[in-house]
Formats: sequence, structure tokens, C-alpha cells
Amino acid sequence: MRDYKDFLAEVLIEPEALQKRVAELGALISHDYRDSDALVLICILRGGVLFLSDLIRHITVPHAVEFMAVSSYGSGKRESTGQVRITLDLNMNIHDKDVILVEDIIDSGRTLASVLDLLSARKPRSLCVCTLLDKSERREVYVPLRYVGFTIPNKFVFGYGLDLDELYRNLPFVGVVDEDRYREG
Ligand SMILES: O=P(O)(O)OC[C@H]1O[C@H](OP(=O)(O)OP(=O)(O)O)[C@H](O)[C@@H]1O
Ligand SMILES: Nc1nc2[nH]cnc2c(=O)[nH]1
Ligand SMILES: [Mg+2]
Repeated sequence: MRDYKDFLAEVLIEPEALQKRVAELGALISHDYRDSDALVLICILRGGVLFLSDLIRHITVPHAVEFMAVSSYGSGKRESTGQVRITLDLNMNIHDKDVILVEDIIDSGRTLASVLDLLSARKPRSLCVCTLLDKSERREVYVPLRYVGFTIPNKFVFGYGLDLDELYRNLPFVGVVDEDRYREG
């Protein structure tokens, strides 16, 4: 595997800043849902996995965790296709549950808009979104975001769950890829 340093343009968010913000979001959610007896966090695979697993360690109210997978970008793509496909559905019935959808990044908004439509049809008690990153300049479809970790510029990022052609999700920081150097290698 190539060393990420060969094509890392810059570290956008350092590990310490990520962990601090994740802890803040966990505390906010714990406060907002202190009276809920039916909280469910739904993680959209795969990018959201690292964020979810760190986030729930800071949530002090009882909650369930569910996973769903959708496919929109595909390997090697830098643009959402607009064709969102569900590849793994929830196990749990979310009717009358307080649902928080956990995402790593919102870019065009297409993935999230489709997932929100689908989930609201199942009549949860409440439904909102918690995303680590908001690349707001790229938004094509309006999506309501209740919890946002960081608003980031229009650059392709990787690390902390986000992939570069399926690799480098394990890195502890969010970095910007130098596309020229990446393609050269
Ligand atoms: O706002 P959008 O333009 O729709 O883009 C955001 C989506 O793209 C990424 O997923 P991806 O399809 O890359 O799958 P992955 O999480 O498995 O990497 C990310 O996790 C979001 O789900
Ligand atoms: N890895 C990665 N996936 C994305 N999906 C939408 N935007 C991005 C991005 O900047 N990086
Ligand atoms: Mg991806």
C-alpha cells in the first residue's frame, strides 16, 4: 500500500481536534435526548463507522445502534451518481423511535436526502442528522443538519472513516488529497 504522505496535501483536522469535537457532540446529544426512552443511532456504512464508535462513548443516555448501507459514489468516483441504492437495510423497526442518522460527510446531500425520505416513511417519533463533516459549498439538495462537527472547504478529504478508493479509512486525522500526486503514483 502506498504511503499516504506521498499524496497528502494537508492535514485538515488533527486527531485531537476531532476527538474534542466528537466529545462535544456526544455531550450535546446526551443533553438533548435526556428524556428519551427510545433513542436509536443509525450509522450509514461505511464512512460513518469511526465517527459513530467514538461518538457513542460520549453518549450517556441509553441508546441502540443500527447500521444501514447505501451506495452512491462507488470505487474511484469523486462525484455522487445521484443514484442511491440500499445495499443493507436496518434490522430494527424504527416506528416511534427517536432516530439520529450518523454520517461522516455531507457533500451534494443526495445520499442523505434519499435516506431521510426512506426513513421518515417508517414514521419514527423524531428524525435528525448528525454529521462529522459538512462540505456545504457542494450542496445540491437541501438537507436539514442538526449536529455538525466541522464545516469544511470544497476539497476531497480522506481519513477517520473516509476512504480514498476504499483505503486509508484508518488514519486518525482528516486530510486533503493532492489529486495530481495521487494519480501519478
Ligand atoms: O452528500 P453526497 O454527495 O451524497 O455524499 C456523501 C456520501 O458519500 C460518502 O459515502 P460513499 O458513497 O463514499 O460510501 P462509503 O461511506 O462506503 O465510503 C459519505 O459517507 C456519504 O454517505
Ligand atoms: N472520502 C470522501 N468521500 C466523500 N464523499 C463525498 N465527499 C467526500 C470526500 O470529500 N471524501
Ligand atoms: Mg466513499
